[in-house]
Amino acid sequence: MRRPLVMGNWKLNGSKAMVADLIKGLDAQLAGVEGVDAAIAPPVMYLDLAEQLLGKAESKILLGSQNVDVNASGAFTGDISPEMLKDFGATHIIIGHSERRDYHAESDEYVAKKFAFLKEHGLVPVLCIGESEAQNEAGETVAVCARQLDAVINTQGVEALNGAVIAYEPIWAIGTGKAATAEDAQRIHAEIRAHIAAKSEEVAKNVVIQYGGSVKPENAEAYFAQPDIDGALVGGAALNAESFAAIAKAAAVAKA
Ligand SMILES: O=C(CO)COP(=O)(O)O
Repeated sequence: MRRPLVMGNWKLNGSKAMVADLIKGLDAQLAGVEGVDAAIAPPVMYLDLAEQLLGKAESKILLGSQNVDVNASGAFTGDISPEMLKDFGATHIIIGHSERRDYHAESDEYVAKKFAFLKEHGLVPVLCIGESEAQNEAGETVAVCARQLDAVINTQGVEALNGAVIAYEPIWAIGTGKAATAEDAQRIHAEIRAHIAAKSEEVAKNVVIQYGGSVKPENAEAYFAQPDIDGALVGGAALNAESFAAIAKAAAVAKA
């Protein structure tokens, strides 16, 4: 069985005080919650603090990050390497988020390179894929997701997806409150899994596919009731301990 993963992408939000408050709240809310992995991806500036706080609390919460670059060391001003992320206890690394694809012109090939680099360093890529509103309206959703996945599959083999996480995030649903219906999301998740199954049924059966885009405590249960939705990548609602924990708990209950 696939273990559900609910991950908070804090994006460009936070301060030392906020990180401390949120982690304290999350630890209290998630104590005793079994059957789900909960992960947080604070801004990279706060990984050190987050690692210390989680360590002190002997927390079960997994630590992640929002991005990685593609060089190990050297003259690459501003870059962050996988080993640096590992040094601070981050294990689950988001790549290919639509905000990076859009605002930083990250191509499918570049994201695939990050994917390979993370695997090489023993980290878990959380690979974001998903279509824009225009692509959705043009009926291109599945083709876009397949193309984004194929950038990895065609260069690294389908087995590269073993142990990785896929996050299906329709761009029009991110931060808009206009979430995909659970049924629509399920249909796309099933298509994504089928696309992988065409290469390997085993890999498809085991890969965790999260839904992301305006996931809230109010709609979480409906997503997790779907057979191919294995968790969520949460933005706005991850900035509040109570709402993030409610989403994680909904996953634990639905997938028990
Ligand atoms: O982009 C997201 C997570 O990566 C989703 O953000 P929201 O939950 O704020 O819509």
